[in-house]
Amino acid sequence: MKVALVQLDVDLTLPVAKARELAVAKVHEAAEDGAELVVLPELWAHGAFDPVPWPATAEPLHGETAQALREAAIDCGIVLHGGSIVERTPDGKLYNTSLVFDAEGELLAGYRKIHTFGFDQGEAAVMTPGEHITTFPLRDIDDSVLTEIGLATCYDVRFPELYRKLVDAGAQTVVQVAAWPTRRLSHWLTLCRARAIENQVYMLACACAGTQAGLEMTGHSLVIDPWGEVIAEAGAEATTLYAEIDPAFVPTTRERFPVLRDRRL
Ligand SMILES: NC(=O)CCC(=O)C(=O)O
Repeated sequence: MKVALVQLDVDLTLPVAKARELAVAKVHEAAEDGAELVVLPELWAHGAFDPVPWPATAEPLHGETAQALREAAIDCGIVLHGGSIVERTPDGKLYNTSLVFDAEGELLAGYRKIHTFGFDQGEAAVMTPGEHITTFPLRDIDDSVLTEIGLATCYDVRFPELYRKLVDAGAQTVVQVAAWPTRRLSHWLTLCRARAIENQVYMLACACAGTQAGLEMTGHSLVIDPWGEVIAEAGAEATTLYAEIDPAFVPTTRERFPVLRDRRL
């Protein structure tokens, strides 16, 4: 299965509508290049790492960004993980919410980031934490399940118990979206790899590029296999990272090296 991680350059000076247009064009490009699953990064339409524009650019769950993503998934005939949006609920709460659409435009999954970032950028002060883990089956055209996907967002990667819960719920692949600063690049690379190794999952980790509120975003989107091998890695610049993944490699790895079976706790 060919996957594409669209490492967007998140530009805070762009109006949301323009950012949407650019992101959708990149999704079309990835689909034309044969990707069946396309992933965008965290909060790409909302200034990514900078909380200042979030309240003003927040959207309802079925707002314009969600609609544009849905149409892109239909037009391209792909499964689209649209990265995350700032979701405003009817009672005024803000969530960092990921949306996944299938090729018919159905909402396959939604995930509200559970671990909002408490360190000095203020996400935790603005966003309400999600409360539910999310997994969903990614199906082939004959309706058979290709892989069970679990969702996670950025700071979540520091909390291994979330990934174990995803695995207990059946996840074989984790799609991780992020806006991660360059100054903690080594953490990003190490944590993504650790989550893949300890859970024997594919990690599809799509991060932002560019500079946000004076902070350089690290890029370095990653595709890591269930043995922990990095099979594709982007640099710091905006790009689309492609990789072929083999969903059958997850059960094979788990059978040959049965770490999950050997758990005691
Ligand atoms: N957007 C985020 O959650 C940033 C997380 C981060 O920079 C870190 O964990 O370090």
